[in-house]
Amino acid sequence: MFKLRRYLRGHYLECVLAPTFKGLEAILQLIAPLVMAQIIDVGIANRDAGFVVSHGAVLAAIALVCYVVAIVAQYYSSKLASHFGTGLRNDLFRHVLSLPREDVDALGRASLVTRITNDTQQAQDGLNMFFRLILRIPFVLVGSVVSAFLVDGWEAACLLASSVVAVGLILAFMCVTTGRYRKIQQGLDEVTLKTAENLEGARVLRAFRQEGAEKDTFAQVAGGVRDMQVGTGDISGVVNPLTYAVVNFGLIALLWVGGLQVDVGGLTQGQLVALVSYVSQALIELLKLTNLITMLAKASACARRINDVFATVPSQVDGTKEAPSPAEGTPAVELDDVSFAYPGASGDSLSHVSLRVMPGATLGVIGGTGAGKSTLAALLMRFYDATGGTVRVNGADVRAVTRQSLRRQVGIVEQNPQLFGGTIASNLRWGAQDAGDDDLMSAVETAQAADVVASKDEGLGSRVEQFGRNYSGGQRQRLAIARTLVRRPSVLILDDAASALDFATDAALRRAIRRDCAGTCVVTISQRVAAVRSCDQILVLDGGAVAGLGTNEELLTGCEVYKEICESQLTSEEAGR
Ligand SMILES: Nc1ncnc2c1ncn2[C@@H]1O[C@H](COP(=O)(O)OP(=O)(O)OP(=O)(O)O)[C@@H](O)[C@H]1O
Repeated sequence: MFKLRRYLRGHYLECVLAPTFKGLEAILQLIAPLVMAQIIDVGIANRDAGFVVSHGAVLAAIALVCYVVAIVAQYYSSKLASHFGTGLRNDLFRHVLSLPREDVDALGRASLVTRITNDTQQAQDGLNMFFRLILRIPFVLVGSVVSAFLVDGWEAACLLASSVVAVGLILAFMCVTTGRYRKIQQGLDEVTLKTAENLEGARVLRAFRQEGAEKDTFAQVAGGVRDMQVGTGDISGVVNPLTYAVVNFGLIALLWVGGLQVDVGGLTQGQLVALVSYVSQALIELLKLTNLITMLAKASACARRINDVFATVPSQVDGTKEAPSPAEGTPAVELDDVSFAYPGASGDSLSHVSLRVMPGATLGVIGGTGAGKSTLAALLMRFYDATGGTVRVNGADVRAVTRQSLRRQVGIVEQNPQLFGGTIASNLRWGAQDAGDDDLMSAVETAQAADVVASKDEGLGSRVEQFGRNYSGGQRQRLAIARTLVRRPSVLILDDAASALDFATDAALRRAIRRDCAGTCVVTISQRVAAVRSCDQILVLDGGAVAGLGTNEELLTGCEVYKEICESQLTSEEAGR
């Protein structure tokens, strides 16, 4: 938690004011029993109504001031905690976005969601409680003992002994529970993962009638978290009664010794009432200490998980240069003996791939499932770094240029593109914020999405629900293609981007892209021969290796894998065309 202190910067005044006001409240609470003792020993003993009323008024005033002071303290600590939480959450989110895919994969997507949402909230709540109670608890505890010593030494010893035992118990409780809270948060990661998986795949679940099995798996995961929480709750449940018991034993001893003292005249009745009041205050503070320790144990477990994310140094170092624009004579895309293995994978997903595609030329990439087609696209976008060889875009090594400028040059549309909550226009402007409606419509027409926009009442201003769920798969794909076209990238990668389109629309899309994106290097990744056979070059991948590279005609005569793919999809007449 201490490592996160940077998020208190700019709010040091609140760091001082919140505990100071809480301390003030504690001092006033310590004075109250002394006033009460005076009322009993002087006012009631002497039947002095004026004394009782005037001191009663003092008690009421103390209560009122306590109330105001407590509200002020609460205000400052809440303000401080929300500032801390907001800064922490924003920074964590930004850091996660800056991590390359392999680091995100290693940390786990579901775990990152829990860390950005739940863990930051726990840290914020812990901090709020800390600033409210950090001065108050020791003030009241030490103050009660000291005040009790001022009244009577023996009685104070009873209070001190019971407080020390109770604090010892609470600290032991903290040691036991901190590790458990970390495990609970890890369990919550799994619950988040299962929830996301089931919500995203709800239709598939129903189609395969897997609801029952998934409910059981979910119940098992949630049950595991519940068991851990109940186990930890059992420990917490023991601490409060134990604290009560210890302090109440102290109270019994105090009343017993105090009663004897009153009998022999060593202590007045008012003093005994004041002492009992101090014990009660100490008890309440000890219970608050238990709660504080519980929250701090949770907060520190969460803070450690948050710090683990901050400590993840991106495995990619961003380049420093601006990605160049296309230049005549320089390949727009160049792979020089490129190989790649996913972290932890036993073999290469791509091995020794070399090719060059000039600006304005087209490349088709074809191969069976798992052949490495999407991996090639990911390397061009620098989602991952090649483990061997060099990937160049417009002549520059992708590792030497900033990722941001690279992604301005290279645009990708993936098979399952995501739309975001907003309007069609707001989604399309992800491509270029300053694009006018005419630019958007021109991209929409190239992407064969004009009918999608026209089918909605408000055209470009039509609503897009979260994840674009009010659009069909094919509509989403076309809007996503339009979004990338708005950016006007010099290299356009369509990674199975038209898989949900019917053949006629797919063909119209390819014609429109050829017509409207004349200077753009287009890389079309597809399982369909029809989608790639008119490309200037076709790369055939097989198990990550190059099985062939050439035109449709060259491959039909020289590449067995390509021939087999063609034969499985086209008639011999179609293949030769
Ligand atoms: N994130 C990942 N971690 C580990 N291995 C992966 C990962 N993504 C893909 N792979 C593996 O890399 C290989 C190539 O995958 P890739 O997605 O590039 O294939 P593809 O040709 O695009 O397949 P498809 O046509 O089915 O989409 C596969 O064997 C796959 O299992």
